[in-house]
Amino acid sequence: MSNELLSPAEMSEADRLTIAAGPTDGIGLMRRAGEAVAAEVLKRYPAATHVHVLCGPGNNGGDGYVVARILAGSGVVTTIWASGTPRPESDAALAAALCPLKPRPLSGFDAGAGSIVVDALYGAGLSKPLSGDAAKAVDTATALHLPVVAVDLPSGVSGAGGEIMGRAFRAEVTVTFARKKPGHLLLPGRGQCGEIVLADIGIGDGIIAQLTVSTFENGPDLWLQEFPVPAVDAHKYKRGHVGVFSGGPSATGAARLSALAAARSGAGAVTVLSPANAMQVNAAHLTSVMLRKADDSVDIDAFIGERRPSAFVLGPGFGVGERTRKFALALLTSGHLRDTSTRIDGLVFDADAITSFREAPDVMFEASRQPNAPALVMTPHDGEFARLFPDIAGDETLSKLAKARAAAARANAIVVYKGADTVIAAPNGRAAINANGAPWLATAGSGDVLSGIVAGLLAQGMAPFHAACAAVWIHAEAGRRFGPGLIAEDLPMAMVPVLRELVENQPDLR
Ligand SMILES: NC(=O)C1=CN([C@@H]2O[C@H](COP(=O)(O)OP(=O)(O)OC[C@H]3O[C@@H](n4cnc5c(N)ncnc54)[C@H](O)[C@@H]3O)[C@@H](O)[C@H]2O)[C@@H](O)CC1
Ligand SMILES: [K+]
Repeated sequence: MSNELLSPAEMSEADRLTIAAGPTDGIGLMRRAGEAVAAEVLKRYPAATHVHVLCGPGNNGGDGYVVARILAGSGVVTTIWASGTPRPESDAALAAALCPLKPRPLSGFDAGAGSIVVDALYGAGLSKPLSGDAAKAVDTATALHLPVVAVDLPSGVSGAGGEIMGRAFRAEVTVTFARKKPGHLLLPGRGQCGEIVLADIGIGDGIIAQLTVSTFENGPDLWLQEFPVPAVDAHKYKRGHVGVFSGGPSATGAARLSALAAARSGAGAVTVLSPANAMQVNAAHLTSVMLRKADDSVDIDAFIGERRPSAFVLGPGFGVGERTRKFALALLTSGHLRDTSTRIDGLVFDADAITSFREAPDVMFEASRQPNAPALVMTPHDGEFARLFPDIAGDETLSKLAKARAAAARANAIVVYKGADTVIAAPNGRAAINANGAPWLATAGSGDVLSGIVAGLLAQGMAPFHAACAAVWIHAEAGRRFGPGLIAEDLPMAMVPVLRELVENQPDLR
């Protein structure tokens, strides 16, 4: 698997383990890193008149000295602008000693039109905001519109969390090594990276396997093995039954969008559970999706007892308040209604089901901790996240990844922290960052569709973390491929070619 994302600490551990295993040494890794960057520069900018390599004092700068040596040796006019000198006897000092070019001080950095910048100031070791000459170099490169090729990360971007520390280069290309880092995918860092090139520098999969990585780039590699494909003898209830709660007469559309998405994602049966006064509105708009009255917890219990649903969606268009809390708690404590041969695979709480607990989130978290509670997936956007987890949301020391993880642990739920860089986190610390989205998905009802897909996959028996990851990826992929003009109603149909490819690519079916 190559979808692991390495924190700076994990990356330096990977370096250490590789060097310890031999025969590659530190300068060997650095040489391969520099060679990969130089190759990208030569390939992408064959007409560059002058390459300016900015070298920092650490190993990122060391990579830069290798790049400069190769470019100069290839006949490219190359200037090194250095910030500090490498620590004596370090790999970077060796790389600098092997480079025939005499560095100039970074404080004097200037460049003419047609020049390229290789940013090798700071990478994994960035420890404080960019200031002084480094910040000035960012401003110069920006003012002159110089194309920037970043080594490992654009200097100023935190590899761990994607934050911009002070200032950061905006690269056209970022060449990173062995595996991507969370900062390549989380915003705003992702926006500074340009195209990301992953270079093999000789750190083997066996080394990565020793790290017990818990952060991944979301994609089929993570969950395709588990993606549900109906068995030859499938009948509709074997493919799972999803219940989606509808709001009142003037707020029924969100539930129907969610229900349709659950059906499209493969659930064998879907029922919209409607207040009595919205039955007619819902009935007028439903065909294959079933409809049943659910005004109170007695109705919910009866539905569970009779129809054995395997997943529910609560929240879209449902309304905020006491009734929502009651329904949510009835679902979380519904385990006692089921015999052991069937069970509710999962609940999806979205929108109003999240907001309704803003005054007393612990009540929900307590209920989700009970031994019989169904698995819970929550899908908050920024505003909803801040209502349920105000202290975590307000903690400026935490990245979005760290916030999602902290929330998942507290709520004992899979937290899908939505946005252009959606993070999916599980209570056990596993997390995935989604990167295949597109701005077309920012449209009313898009979230309702997502919650339906999660429920549809839960109902078919996917493990909750993987169901959430798969749903986020499929939803994003459908939206990205559809492109301009997308409205939420389009998404269920836009999922179809994406689903077809997933099923056709399933390892067992090839
Ligand atoms: N053997 C290895 O460890 C390898 C490392 N590689 C490169 O090494 C990089 C990591 O190297 P390092 O751990 O030395 O870290 P960096 O080179 O990213 O930076 C560390 C140095 O910069 C200083 N520093 C950090 N932030 C600063 C700021 N804002 N202002 C001023 N000074 C600052 C630190 O005090 C330290 O001296 C990777 O990003 C990658 O490019 C590659 O060569 C592959 C092999
Ligand atoms: K850099």
